[in-house]
Amino acid sequence: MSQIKIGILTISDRASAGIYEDLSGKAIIQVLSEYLSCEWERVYKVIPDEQPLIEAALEHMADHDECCLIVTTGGTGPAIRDVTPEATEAVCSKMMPGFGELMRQVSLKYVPTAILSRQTAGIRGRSLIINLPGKPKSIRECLDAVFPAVPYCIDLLEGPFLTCNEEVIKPFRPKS
Ligand SMILES: Nc1ncnc2c1ncn2[C@@H]1O[C@H](COP(=O)(O)OP(=O)(O)OP(=O)(O)O)[C@@H](O)[C@H]1O
Ligand SMILES: Nc1nc2c(c(=O)[nH]1)N[C@H]1C(S)=C(S)[C@@H](COP(=O)(O)O)O[C@H]1N2
Repeated sequence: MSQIKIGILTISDRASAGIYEDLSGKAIIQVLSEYLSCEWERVYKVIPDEQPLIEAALEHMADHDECCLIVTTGGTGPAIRDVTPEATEAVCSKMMPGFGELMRQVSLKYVPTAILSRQTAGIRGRSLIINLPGKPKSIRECLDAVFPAVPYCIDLLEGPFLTCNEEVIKPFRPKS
């Protein structure tokens, strides 16, 4: 059986410069470890908010590492250097706007500034790429909302069969 690989890409000028610890990337790893009951391998990278670097990292995780899922954090807002959604769109063949719509809607329960995130999702080859905001606390808030649809999305991409700890998160796979 092939290895299940998941990419975790932190996009932050200050975390990549070592000014602060990357708590958001660590939160993604923690939350996914709680959700998934199958063995998986992480491919983890921290880079600054530079569109060519983000595109190259996403391409490498999708095409070379063959990650079935890539979760990014940071760079989704309106600030001049926030370009994660642009980089995501540039490397994807299909966009999955429902992910961003749902995450923004759910995030409004926590912060009125949820509407400032342009977070999106898309497909590159057999990889699903999902953007999360930069704040460490936003990671679980967003993943709890969209993750139930992720295993079936990966099934549709003919990727590995993800199994979950159902007392933590319940994946939904419509019956054929
Ligand atoms: N990877 C991270 N680890 C820890 N804290 C983070 C991380 N990313 C963001 N934060 C925190 O969330 C706040 C808002 O995040 P935002 O992505 O807007 O940062 P930013 O102002 O673009 O700066 P940077 O790109 O240097 O992280 C930051 O000021 C920081 O306190
Ligand atoms: N769930 C959740 N969504 C959130 C937030 C949050 O704290 N929790 N912060 C918001 C804020 S303040 C901003 S500016 C945008 C963009 O954040 P980013 O540039 O770090 O990606 O995400 C928004 N979405």
